[in-house]
Amino acid sequence: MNLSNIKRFWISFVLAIPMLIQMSAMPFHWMMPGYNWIAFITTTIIMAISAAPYWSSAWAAFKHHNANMNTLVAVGTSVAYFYSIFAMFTGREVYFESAAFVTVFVLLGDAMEEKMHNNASNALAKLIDLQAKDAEVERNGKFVKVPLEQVKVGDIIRVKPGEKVPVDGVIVHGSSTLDESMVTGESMPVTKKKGDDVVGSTINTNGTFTFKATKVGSDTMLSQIVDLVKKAQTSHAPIQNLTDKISNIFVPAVLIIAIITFVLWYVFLGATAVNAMLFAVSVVVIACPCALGLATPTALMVGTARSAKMGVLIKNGEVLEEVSDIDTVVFDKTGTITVGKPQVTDVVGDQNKVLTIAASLENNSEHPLATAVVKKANENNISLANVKNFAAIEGKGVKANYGDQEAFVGSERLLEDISISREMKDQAAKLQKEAKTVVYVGLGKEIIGLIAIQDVPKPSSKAAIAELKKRGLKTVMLTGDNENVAQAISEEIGIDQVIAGVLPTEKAAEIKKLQNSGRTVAFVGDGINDAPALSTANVGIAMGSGTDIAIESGGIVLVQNDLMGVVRALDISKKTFNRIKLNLFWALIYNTIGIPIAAGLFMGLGLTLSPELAGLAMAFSSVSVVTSSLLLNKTKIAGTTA
Ligand SMILES: Nc1ncnc2c1ncn2[C@@H]1O[C@H](COP(=O)(O)OP(=O)(O)OP(=O)(O)O)[C@@H](O)[C@H]1O
Ligand SMILES: [Cu+]
Repeated sequence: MNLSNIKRFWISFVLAIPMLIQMSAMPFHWMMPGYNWIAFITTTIIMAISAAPYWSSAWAAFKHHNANMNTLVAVGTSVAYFYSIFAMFTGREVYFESAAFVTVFVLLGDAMEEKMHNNASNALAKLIDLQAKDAEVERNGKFVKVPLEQVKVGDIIRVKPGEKVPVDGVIVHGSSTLDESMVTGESMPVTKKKGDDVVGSTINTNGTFTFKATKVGSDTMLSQIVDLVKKAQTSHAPIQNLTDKISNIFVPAVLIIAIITFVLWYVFLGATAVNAMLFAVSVVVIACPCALGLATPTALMVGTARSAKMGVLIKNGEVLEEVSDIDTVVFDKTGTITVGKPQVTDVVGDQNKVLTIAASLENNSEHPLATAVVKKANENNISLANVKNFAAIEGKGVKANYGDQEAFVGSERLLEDISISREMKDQAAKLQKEAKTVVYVGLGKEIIGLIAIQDVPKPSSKAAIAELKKRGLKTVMLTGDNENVAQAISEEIGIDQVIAGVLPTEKAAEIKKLQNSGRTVAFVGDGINDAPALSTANVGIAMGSGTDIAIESGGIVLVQNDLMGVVRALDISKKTFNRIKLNLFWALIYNTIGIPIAAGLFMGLGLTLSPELAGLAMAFSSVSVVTSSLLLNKTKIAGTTA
């Protein structure tokens, strides 16, 4: 029968009510007329509707010479049920309620998990509901309202105050303040102007602007977030293997203990066969480790959803475990610690000549430093020349033929056989100590000048580093830039160690070195050219840039381009993992304490467990596990208000 666990639970619960009444009336020596028949019929229906799935799962496992937790449910309920039928027709006392209540209680745990699952999916569905239903799109020079599905990439869309941004895009006209909290978790509204990214489903507060759609449908950031969370929630955490292992040993062990219990009581301790059987059934029921199966998935479900709300996307359960062992956090410099929008601050030498040559070359490069140089030249109204044979030397600089001479712009490492004057060197060092990146500009065999370029740290970088250090983590900056500059920036924000002058291709190797020296490393990068380092690190944390969060490498993706996200990511991951461990404790503690009691070991003290009480205790362990997972929503996480 294809009923949900929740329905099964309610049906069984209602059917079990007469037995509940009879049990409560026991002390008053009242007997419900026709009780045996009522109990027989209701329990039979409960067995057919609710216990049968456990029986068939146990049978399937048995055929493969396996035993799972359903084996325990099946053995416990079927023994009580079939014995009661035999007892009924031979005029003995029946124990239908044991079979019925154990089933109801096992189902309670399963129904709770199902409910939680539904809530989690509903929460995700609600996220999608946040989307606007239509958009004001420019068609033939006029703005017209069209349904969301008809919006295409490249459309120009107008957004008025109070409206939702329909899809992802870039502002082409106007500016406004947007509430992005639903996507990034950031409660402060953000001001956006021409050229800035806007995210679908965020709310425009005051201004009117038009933007060009860059992502629609399932490509939008929101859709990607929902996808990632869905995947994470159903992912496997390695700690689950432990759960499976425990079940594999536990179940057969329990069955053996149950048999020993029966034999001891019946043969050696003089109990009646019925009482010995009830002890054995209680053992089987209390030992049922169904809460164990709930420990990991429920915590994962709550933890990943909660973190998504704070703009931290955890890709799978595996990451959570790795995070707990992290002792070192390595950061990329440009765009991660710094804003990533460098500005030219000083030009040494003949300003016009230096900028003309440098910008003419850099005009062919995509490097952030190149962008800064070209921008400066444009501001100074310098016209650029065409260059020939342009070549970018990764991590070093650029070269090209300028007129009939070879020209270059780049770091000291690019210069090779060209000597730098003492004066030039001193000037470069002085600028570098001011946290400015210095590039040399050369023509032929001569260096004609220097350009100093500054990229300032993000406002939150310093505070984030302090938070990480407070957690006992070592912080490291990894950069292709010069040692002096790297030192200056790291001092400014309090980073412990600097690894400078590293070529882009060597970054992963540097991570490996740290790991070989015994460190467990998280690497934080922008996810675009840091892929090898992200995947080499024990935990890769990729910073989302703009609306792109579909970053393959890296177990964690931060929606916001802000280092505080790293602190949040580490905190929520650790809390979720610790919750899983706590859950495992809750799941096992009842069984462990309960087995000897159920076996009648404390009979002398008047402490025994009937099968239905054993069922209740077992259900309680499921309930505490689910509750404990739900409480993850309430724990405090640094840097969040929730
Ligand atoms: N297009 C370029 N123009 C001028 N200099 C360049 C260029 N590309 C690289 N360089 C020089 O090579 C150095 C290393 O560049 P790389 O791209 O590896 O790192 P970065 O951008 O400085 O910093 P990070 O490693 O933190 O991202 C730069 O600091 C610069 O001196
Ligand atoms: Cu159970």
